[in-house]
Amino acid sequence: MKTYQIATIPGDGIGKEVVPAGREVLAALAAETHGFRFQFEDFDWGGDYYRKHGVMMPADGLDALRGKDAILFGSAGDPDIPDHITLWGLRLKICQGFDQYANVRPTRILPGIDGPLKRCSAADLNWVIVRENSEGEYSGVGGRVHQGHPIEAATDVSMMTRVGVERILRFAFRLAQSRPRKLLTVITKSNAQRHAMVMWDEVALEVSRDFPDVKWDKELVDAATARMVNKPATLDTIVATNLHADILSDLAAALAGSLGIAPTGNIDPERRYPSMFEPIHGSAFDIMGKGLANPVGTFWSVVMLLEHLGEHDAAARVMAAIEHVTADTSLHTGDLGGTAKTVDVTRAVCDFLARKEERKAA
Ligand SMILES: NC(=O)c1ccc[n+]([C@@H]2O[C@H](COP(=O)([O-])OP(=O)(O)OC[C@H]3O[C@@H](n4cnc5c(N)ncnc54)[C@H](O)[C@@H]3O)[C@@H](O)[C@H]2O)c1
Ligand SMILES: O=C(O)C(O)[C@@H](O)C(=O)O
Ligand SMILES: [K+]
Ligand SMILES: [Mn+2]
Repeated sequence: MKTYQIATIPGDGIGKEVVPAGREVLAALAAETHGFRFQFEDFDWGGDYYRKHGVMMPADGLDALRGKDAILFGSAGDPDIPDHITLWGLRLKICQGFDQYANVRPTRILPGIDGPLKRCSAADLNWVIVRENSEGEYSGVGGRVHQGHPIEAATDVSMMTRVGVERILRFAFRLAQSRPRKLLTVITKSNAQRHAMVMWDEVALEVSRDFPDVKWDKELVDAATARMVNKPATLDTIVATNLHADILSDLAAALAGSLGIAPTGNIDPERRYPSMFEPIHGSAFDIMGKGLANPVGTFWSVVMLLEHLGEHDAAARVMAAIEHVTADTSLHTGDLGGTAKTVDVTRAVCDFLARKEERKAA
């Protein structure tokens, strides 16, 4: 029987609540499946590790992950440690260390969820945002001098390379081509950012010639926010820079009902390294440690992890379990206006996976 090696990194805040829940769902799935099983290895990296060792993860941490089939991640972010230390010390170290350059963020309105847009039906909002995940505003290039003096100066330089831009655009065109509507929107800010963003537009035009069956258009990022709200059905696959797509995907998640539902894959499309799956949300300082976190974003990330492993039937079963559970408003957590706790939602998803008849119907 195939055994998948899965690394789990809960990290901080509600990551410590939703990642164990995701692991439970994977275990419940494996118990009902004959084709494969999982071997988990848990890594205690994050804020607590930092307090003990002065780093978010060990210097040779990537070596411990290198042989894994996939990584399930929670969040990097601790109330007592600056956010840039936690983010760069853990999530970005892994994403950039493993060149997981394609960050894929699907959004749709799941059954039973009451989205905030009054003129938007579930059929009108079915997007995948492709976030460039290796460079741009997250290149880490920059510096700060003369700190505390009137002449203090600081820069964060957004670096775009032709290789980096072309590979993410090619990934996005290919993804758009695989979806029924074959529709891609390339989002930039090429009016104000007149160098790198203009290069994006030029490379998009070049790459588009290899995808004659994909309809595509361009939108400036500010206008894109209004289009997401006012004309959601005109969008399908979206590609944008690291920072623009980070912001747009929180908006997308909110328009689909909650930040707590949205999943992501940090993908190395060439499969040189393990890919990493996580909910798009962070540590949620305001609710952490209370059992209130919505685990659905992590469960949907588990679906993406299974798809990445090629376990399409299993992925469809977990997605059916998620949709069965979201359809029942008594299983909604606080972010969705309900009173259910993380454990209630997790138990319901695991119970569904264990019920043979419904599984067959799904
Ligand atoms: N991928 C990551 O590791 C990642 C992602 C985002 C933020 N962060 C970090 O997390 C920390 C907090 O960031 P933030 O406050 O900007 O964003 P956040 O996503 O942690 O929280 C924003 C709001 O959404 C709510 N929320 C988020 N996920 C939820 C869930 N599953 N269920 C219910 N409610 C949920 C929170 O309670 C909060 O009110 C920071 O340190 C930040 O850098 C890390
Ligand atoms: O969406 C995310 O992953 C984040 O908010 C943060 O971790 C980032 O990388 O920007
Ligand atoms: K996360
Ligand atoms: Mn984000």
